[in-house]
Parts: sequence; C-alpha cells; structure tokens
Amino acid sequence: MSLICRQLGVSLRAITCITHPLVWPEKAKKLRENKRFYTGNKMDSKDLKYLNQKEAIDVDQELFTEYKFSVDQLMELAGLSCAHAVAKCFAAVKHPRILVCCGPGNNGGDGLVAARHLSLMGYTPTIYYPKPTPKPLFESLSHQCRLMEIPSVAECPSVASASCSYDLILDALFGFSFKPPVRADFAAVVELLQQTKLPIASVDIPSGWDVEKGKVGECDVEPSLLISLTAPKLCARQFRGEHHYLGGRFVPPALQRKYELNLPVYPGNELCVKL
Ligand SMILES: NC(=O)C1=CN([C@@H]2O[C@H](COP(=O)(O)OP(=O)(O)OC[C@H]3O[C@@H](n4cnc5c(N)ncnc54)[C@H](OP(=O)(O)O)[C@@H]3O)[C@@H](O)[C@H]2O)[C@@H](O)CC1
Ligand SMILES: [K+]
Repeated sequence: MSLICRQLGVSLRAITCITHPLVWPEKAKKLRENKRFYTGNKMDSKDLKYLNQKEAIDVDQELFTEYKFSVDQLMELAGLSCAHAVAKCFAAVKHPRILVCCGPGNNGGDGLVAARHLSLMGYTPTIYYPKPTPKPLFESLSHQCRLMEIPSVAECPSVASASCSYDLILDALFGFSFKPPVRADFAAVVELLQQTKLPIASVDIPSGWDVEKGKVGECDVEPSLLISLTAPKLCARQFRGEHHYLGGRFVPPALQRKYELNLPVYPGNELCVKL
C-alpha cells in the first residue's frame, strides 16, 4: 500500500483519513468539510472559493482578454454543462417539458444553448425570451433553436398554466451582472419563478438574488438545482435546494491558481460536478 501511495505521490495517512474515518475521525471530518480535492501530486485541503461580483467579472474578462476564448466557446460549454446537470437531477421520462426562461445577457445565452442540448437529450423545451439581445451571437442561438423545432412563447405563462404545461423551469434570466431590484419588464417572469410549485433549475445565480448577498427584498426564488458556472458566487452559500452542481469546465489551471478557486475535481470526463 505504501509503495502504491509513494508512486501516486500521496501520503498513506491522507488515504487512510479518507478511507478509514474511524482511524482519524477528526481529520476525516475536516477533509470532508473542506471539500478536498486531488491536484495531481499532492492532496490540497483549501476551501472552494465563492466569488464576489468583482471577482466573477474579473475571471470572466480574463478568460476573454488574456486567454483569448470567445464568448461563443464558453457559452456553449456553460450551456452544455447546465443541460447535463439538469439531466442528472431530472430524468427526461419524469420531467420532459421544460420552460426555458432566458434573460437579456449571457446568462440568457447559456439558457438558449442548454435548450438546444436538452432537446437533443430527449426533453421538449419551450423558450420564453422576452427581450431578445440584438447581437449576432444571440440571433444565431435563437435561429438554431428555431431550426431545431424548439417552440417559444411570447407571453409569460401564468403560474396555473405553467403548472399544467411544464415539468421544470430552467431559469436563465440573470447571472452575475444582475443588479437588484428586478425592473418592470421582467417582473412577471420573476413572479412566476417565485410562485410556481414546479422545480426550478437556475443557471449560475438564482434570478432575482443579489450576486453577493443572495435573497434580498421580496425576492425568494428557491431553485431545486443550482448550476454554478466557473466557480460558485457568494450568494450560493445561501442555496438550500437539493442539488448544487459546478459546470463550465474550461478554467485554465493558471487562472484557477491566480484566483485560488480550489475547484473540485470533475469526475472522469464529466462536464459538471456535484458540490
Ligand atoms: N466566464 C464566465 O464566467 C462565463 C459566464 N457565462 C454566463 O454569463 C453570465 C453573466 O453574463 P452578463 O455579464 O451578460 O450578465 P447577466 O447577468 O446575464 O445579465 C445582465 C443583463 O441583465 C440586465 N439587468 C441587470 N439588472 C437588471 C434588473 N435589475 N432588472 C432587469 N434587467 C437587469 C442587464 O441589462 P442592463 O442593466 O445592461 O440594461 C443585462 O442585459 C454568467 O452569470 C454566466 O451565466 C457564460 O456564458 C460563459 C462563461
Ligand atoms: K439565472
């Protein structure tokens, strides 16, 4: 055993702590609380970072300017990881009909991408996109959804009609650039999210929540699934739903180190990881 450990570059004690909690109960408890991860040649015990709004914007900007990713690239991976997280928590046989609510920013773009992938994965999404963004990327994403025969609705469904027509709501209204309170043009759909009994899956941030403070004012959207993208934001500490996943598996190691993100290891070739 010790020879195997030496070859793997981890200490026997670290493995014993994880595999035999009775031997080192206190240490094992601390490891679990810290959401430990394996970095390749050593066990690291730092906490997963929860980003404030400035850090979220800085990481985002650095991916585009320093690392030369395009928005299309990252949005495709982000939206795809959201579709995968939904599929892990809500099987298509039980929750086939998904209302995908898309906002005017990149969070909404993630929603359009997720809708396309969910449709390929056997779901029947319907898009509600009240304020389409007049930019080529968003027009292309909408066009792709139309050609994929994904229907859309022009009016926000009432709570009653949503409960008859859908099994799940994908909330892609606002992400880390949201500034509360919700303006009038999105009041109806945020009200739907607050009042519905349908399960909600929120992309990156539960819409209406403050990125750092979480639930503020009257907004009490309570998703069952939160898919944090890149790294969780501070508001995610208040998340009490059943499933919390991390998606957006594209952060270069040097950027992870610079911002001390301490991301967990994604299992195998998965696109999302349970937190
Ligand atoms: N690298 C990453 O991390 C990646 C991040 N990605 C995704 O991008 C998301 C961040 O996107 P984002 O910056 O475009 O902002 P987001 O929050 O979608 O929307 C802002 C829009 O909402 C509007 N608005 C604001 N407040 C409002 C209010 N009170 N009431 C009404 N409207 C309000 C605001 O309007 P404005 O104030 O500008 O008029 C603007 O149009 C992030 O969360 C993640 O999902 C991935 O795609 C790729 C990789
Ligand atoms: K959201």
